[in-house]
Amino acid sequence: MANIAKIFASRAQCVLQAAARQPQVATRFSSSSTNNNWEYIKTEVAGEGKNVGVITLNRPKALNALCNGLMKELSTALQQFSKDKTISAIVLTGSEKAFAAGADIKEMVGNTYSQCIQGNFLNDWTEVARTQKPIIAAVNGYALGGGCELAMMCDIIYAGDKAKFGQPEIALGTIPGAGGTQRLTRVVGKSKAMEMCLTGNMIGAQEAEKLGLASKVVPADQLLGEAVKLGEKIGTHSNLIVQLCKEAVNTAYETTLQEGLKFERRTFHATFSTADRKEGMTAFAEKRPAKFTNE
Ligand SMILES: CCC/C=C/C(=O)SCCNC(=O)CCNC(=O)[C@H](O)C(C)(C)COP(=O)([O-])OP(=O)([O-])OC[C@H]1O[C@@H](n2cnc3c(N)ncnc32)[C@H](O)[C@@H]1OP(=O)([O-])[O-]
Repeated sequence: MANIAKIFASRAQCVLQAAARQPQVATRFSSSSTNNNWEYIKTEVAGEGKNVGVITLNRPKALNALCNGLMKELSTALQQFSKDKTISAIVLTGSEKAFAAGADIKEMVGNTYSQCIQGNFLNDWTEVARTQKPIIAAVNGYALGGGCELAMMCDIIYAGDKAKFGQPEIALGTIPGAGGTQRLTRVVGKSKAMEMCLTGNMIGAQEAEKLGLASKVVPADQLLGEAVKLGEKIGTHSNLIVQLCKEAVNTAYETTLQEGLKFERRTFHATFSTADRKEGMTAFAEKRPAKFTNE
């Protein structure tokens, strides 16, 4: 017993030493402009290593309502950051008043059933969930309807302390159409999801954190900085392995436990074919920071 306790104690010490050797994560938010020819969004690169892409929804007059033009620009920006090898993680944010107040009600008021089917309405909404790099939603203010669904398509949600999440489509005579009845239910459970979707009632940031919808609540004015810091921390690791890890966690939502465990085990095995796995473990043994090459 004493030996086992010793082994665990020494292992824990090694893990702590490894954590101490991790490169320090910058706390300062710094950004420089990238493409500014957007109508509905802004894009920047942020962080000391300029390795975090920031996309800001920028349609203040309509509380960032997600019109077709905005969703097209968002898809394009995501594809650009995805292709950019210098970017390790992406932060998606809005304004202090609204992350996004939903799909654009005025734009879709005249839609008919046949137009929705034949025009494949919402097809432009899938890019966020398809992006291979980690996406952090930094949510201040309203995240309603499609806005809440957009946040849930991201991998991690950080919430400002005044954030409000809700699925109010029911009050408009429709239902969530971009994951509100599915992703929300998987995250918060049937009873709470049912309550939110059937009443349209909003929940605040603290409750969202308690339910596991948001992983952290921070003062509104610190939200973007905290989200960028998180992106930078993720960026200290191998982008290649981060991508595999993201796929493995997402698989938990999409399959049975047995299938998920099998996928995880094989993906874990696959990391042994990478240079970064070798480097990570070698660096640990040699008591030095790892230099990942994403190979
Ligand atoms: C995608 C899958 C399915 C998803 C469906 C949905 O998301 S359905 C949607 C689910 N979401 C909802 O049902 C929420 C709808 N929004 C609200 O209930 C309120 O705006 C509020 C409570 C968020 C803020 O109240 P507040 O008194 O602080 O602000 P305010 O009300 O004065 O708004 C300022 C301006 O923004 C405008 N605008 C806002 N949202 C939208 C929108 N979605 N659309 C278009 N426009 C929108 C608003 O018209 C106004 O413009 P105006 O008239 O001055 O030219």
